[in-house]
Amino acid sequence: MRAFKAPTNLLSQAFIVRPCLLIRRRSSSSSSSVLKICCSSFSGPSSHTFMDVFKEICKCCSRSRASVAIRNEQKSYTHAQLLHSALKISDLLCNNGKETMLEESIKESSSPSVHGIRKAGCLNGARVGIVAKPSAEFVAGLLGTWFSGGVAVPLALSYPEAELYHVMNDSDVSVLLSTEDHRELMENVAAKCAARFSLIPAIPNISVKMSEHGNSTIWNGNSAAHLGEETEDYKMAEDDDPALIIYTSGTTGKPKGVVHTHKSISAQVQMLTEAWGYTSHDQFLNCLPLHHVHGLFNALLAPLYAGSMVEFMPKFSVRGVWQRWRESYPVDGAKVDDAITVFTGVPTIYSRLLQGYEAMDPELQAMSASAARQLRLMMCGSSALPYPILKQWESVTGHRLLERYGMTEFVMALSNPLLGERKGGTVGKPLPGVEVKILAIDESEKATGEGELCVRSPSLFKEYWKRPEVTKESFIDGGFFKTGDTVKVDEDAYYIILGRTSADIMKVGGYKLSALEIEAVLLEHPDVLECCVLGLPDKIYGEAVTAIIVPDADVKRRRDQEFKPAMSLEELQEWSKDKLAPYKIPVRLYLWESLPRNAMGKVNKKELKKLLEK
Ligand SMILES: Nc1ncnc2c1ncn2[C@@H]1O[C@H](COP(=O)(O)OP(=O)(O)OP(=O)(O)O)[C@@H](O)[C@H]1O
Repeated sequence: MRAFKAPTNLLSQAFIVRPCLLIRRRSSSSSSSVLKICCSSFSGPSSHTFMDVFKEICKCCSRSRASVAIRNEQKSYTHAQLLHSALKISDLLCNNGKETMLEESIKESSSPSVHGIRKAGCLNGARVGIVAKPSAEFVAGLLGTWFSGGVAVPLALSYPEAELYHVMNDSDVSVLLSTEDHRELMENVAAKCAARFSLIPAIPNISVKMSEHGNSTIWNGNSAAHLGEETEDYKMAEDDDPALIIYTSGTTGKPKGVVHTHKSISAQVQMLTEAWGYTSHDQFLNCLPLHHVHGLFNALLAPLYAGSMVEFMPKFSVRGVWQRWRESYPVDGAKVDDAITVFTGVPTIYSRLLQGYEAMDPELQAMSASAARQLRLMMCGSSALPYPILKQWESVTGHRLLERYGMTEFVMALSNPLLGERKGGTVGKPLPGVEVKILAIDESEKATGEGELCVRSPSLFKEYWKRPEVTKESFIDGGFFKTGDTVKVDEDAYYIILGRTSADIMKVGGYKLSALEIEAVLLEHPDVLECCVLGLPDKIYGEAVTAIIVPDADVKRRRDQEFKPAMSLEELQEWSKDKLAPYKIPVRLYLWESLPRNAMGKVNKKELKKLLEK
């Protein structure tokens, strides 16, 4: 079945069309008509939280056996399978880990509804920690938490112990959901935090069901549809209720819990779907962690909302990504059924993919580039995309990366356009529904120029968990959130991120300099692989422009043989002379083997400064 082409200005429209359903959107329009394409059970608009929409997708798509929502490790999971597991998890959460009549009810789809057994919304806002690698189990854990009226706290497997306990204790997690592979460790963690441990049951995948049962028993249309209808028994949380706590990266201080509501999640997934044209034809390759907004919203929740398929690659692999694209678009130009169409990553991912590309032989390079060209969309964000990477990526794959700007507190706010000019070095303009202001140093507000970016958006978070004072200080009049990022606006009204005011803006002899601007220039040096610029205390100038450089491996090897450093400060300064104003040229240089990056590829400059100031 072909999808309808969605109107481009959907926020002002009442409807979105998917292959098997058409949902009336939250809109100021008073018209209440709802068109139905093939879903006869969807009876009209109510409040459309992410969960409302997901339930509708399940109800409709469960009738079509081909509705794969998640793929992972060569296994496929339908919407109905996810929903079934989510209800099962909700059952466990609401009944202290004991299974109840859910299975019975599913087997006998004509049996009376299990209404009441799961004590709808039983968790009443309790926090549920979810520790699972990106997988169908993670998704089911999240949905199951929401079906139970809980607040999901995605936790990273990579957290150092201290950070894991900080997040668990700070958010008062009372139940910890995890999978069999982490059971032993997480049972211990839960015990130490006085939380209950609950196991996310393994989710049967399509291939298992098909081979075991042929025409499948549990997943036949009737029981799947029954499942969908059964979700009606769950009184979902109200729009304004907390749904999710995401902890910030901690670039500017100790990680804070950012509370998102069902309403803010819903607003965000609608916004992204519309801005970037996500549809049910899209298949995402997601290799990002799910405890940060990029991987969770841009590459999972919004695609699920749009009816797209999400394939996880839990451990990012350069070779694996190129290979997956080549499999999607074999060299004869054909596109396979499960071809990846959308990819989103952080700048480090693209720079590593380029390194991998350079190491391929010419034949493999040609196949890889040709495959990558055929994806519909490639996006980048979470930190500044160096211009040389943008240019190189474009020359290899033909894709000008769509760069956008976001933050845990409002998810995404500024974006280059899907159609229209994507300007390198900028993050585009406000997404539909987002309003921005610039706060000058004297706290005066302006619409343009340079200063601190403030954002008001339907996707704004509700509060910092248990930090009312910090929450209050983070807003200015009119409900605009102070991002802490310094920005400027160019002649075409595109926004340029100059960086975190507290970490990237240096004050050198009376000048205010952006570390990101200097990094962008240094990265053009042919011998520089990676770099980080920061201001270290200086008695005369206030701060000294300091560059930490990771030299290109070949250059380093060659210079090592000559018993010379890969680069000297004098060489760097000489090269920079006609590219940077004199006061922007680094006066200190460190050569490192690599830069310490977190799960999102970010460098914590505050930590680095502390280290170098010692
Ligand atoms: N395209 C981009 N270009 C430049 N910077 C970006 C871009 N996208 C995001 N950022 C940076 O990432 C920040 C948001 O990331 P996140 O919410 O994880 O916070 P953090 O700064 O890493 O951590 P914390 O809030 O704990 O200090 C933004 O405020 C901005 O500084």
